[in-house]
Amino acid sequence: MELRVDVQKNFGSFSFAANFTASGVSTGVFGPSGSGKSTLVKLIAGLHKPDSGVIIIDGETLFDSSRRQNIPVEERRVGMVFQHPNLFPHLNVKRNLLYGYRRCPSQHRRITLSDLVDVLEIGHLLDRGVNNLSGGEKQRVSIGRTVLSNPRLLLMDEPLSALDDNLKYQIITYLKNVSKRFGIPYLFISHSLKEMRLMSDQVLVVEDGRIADQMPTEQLALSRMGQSLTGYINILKLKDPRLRDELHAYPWGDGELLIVAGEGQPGTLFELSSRDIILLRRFPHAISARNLLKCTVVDAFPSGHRIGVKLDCGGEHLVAEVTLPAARELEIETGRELYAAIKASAFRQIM
Ligand SMILES: Nc1ncnc2c1ncn2[C@@H]1O[C@H](COP(=O)(O)OP(=O)(O)OP(=O)(O)O)[C@@H](O)[C@H]1O
Repeated sequence: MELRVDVQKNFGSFSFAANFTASGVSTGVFGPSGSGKSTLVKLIAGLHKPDSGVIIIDGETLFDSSRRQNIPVEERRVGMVFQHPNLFPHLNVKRNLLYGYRRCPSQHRRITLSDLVDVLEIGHLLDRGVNNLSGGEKQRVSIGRTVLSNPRLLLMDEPLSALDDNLKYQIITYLKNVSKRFGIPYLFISHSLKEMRLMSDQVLVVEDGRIADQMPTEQLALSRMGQSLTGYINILKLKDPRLRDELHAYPWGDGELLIVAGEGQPGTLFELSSRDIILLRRFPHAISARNLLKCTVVDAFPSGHRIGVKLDCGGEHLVAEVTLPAARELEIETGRELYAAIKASAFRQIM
């Protein structure tokens, strides 16, 4: 997918301008509250009309002020998923789902109800009224209704914000599965960097009604490490743990990680803050941290008043962060061999 946007829009005291080209499957739209993220999405969907500019998806013009071209919302084939499911209360689940399908012109109908029901695991809900569904079920049905309208692009405006952490990560899995299975690219809006990293490869950074930056999501996370209250979050995919000394031992790199949390489901994701990694020059005589990993510095970079340290630990990578005096004492430089000490309780299970 290639999305070309060059638009301007004024709302009295707030003016918005965006000029970018996004390609690929997953693009994040990241920025603080009020910066203009939803405005961007509404302009692309056709819910707001730009004062001037162009919006082109895969060579097809949706809006061009110079040619007075403005394709109506329902013909843009751009689907939206919002924070709240907004299901039709008088229709059951199946009828809610088919609402989008019936509105899609027959030549574009390639995703069927049964395909969709499998991916979202909502087959058992089809005859239910929507008022007695759980929050997560409602959001799955809402995603399904949008996907059945067979969009060429999905715009997701904070679809996870109203969900608690557990549900959030379940819905992330469904959103990604739907995009992958049906080949639908998406723009994912959030002000959460963690959600951004789980959902997008590249990101548009929105600030004060402007696209301030466009970069890989990973680069954004590294650049924000110093200002973030939680540091840089290392995301680790671990599986096949063994029980050892009442801890879970997960194979990792050329060794293993000992972790307190985790039920041992396959494909489990864990997070570890860069601030929970202690770096040492020498192997300590005794230490309470259960993980003591030999590693090599592959990069060091400034972030705020701190130094980020990228480490290679037996073929796997971690990012730690230290203060400037600590970096000097440790003589941090590329190629330096160090030990990383991590408590077994420092890992937090994401899903
Ligand atoms: N129809 C409108 N009329 C007037 N002002 C508007 C309109 N729509 C948006 N705005 C203003 O545009 C600015 C950006 O709003 P927008 O909803 O795009 O921000 P956002 O980044 O999505 O914020 P949040 O993360 O809180 O949802 C706000 O100051 C808002 O009040």
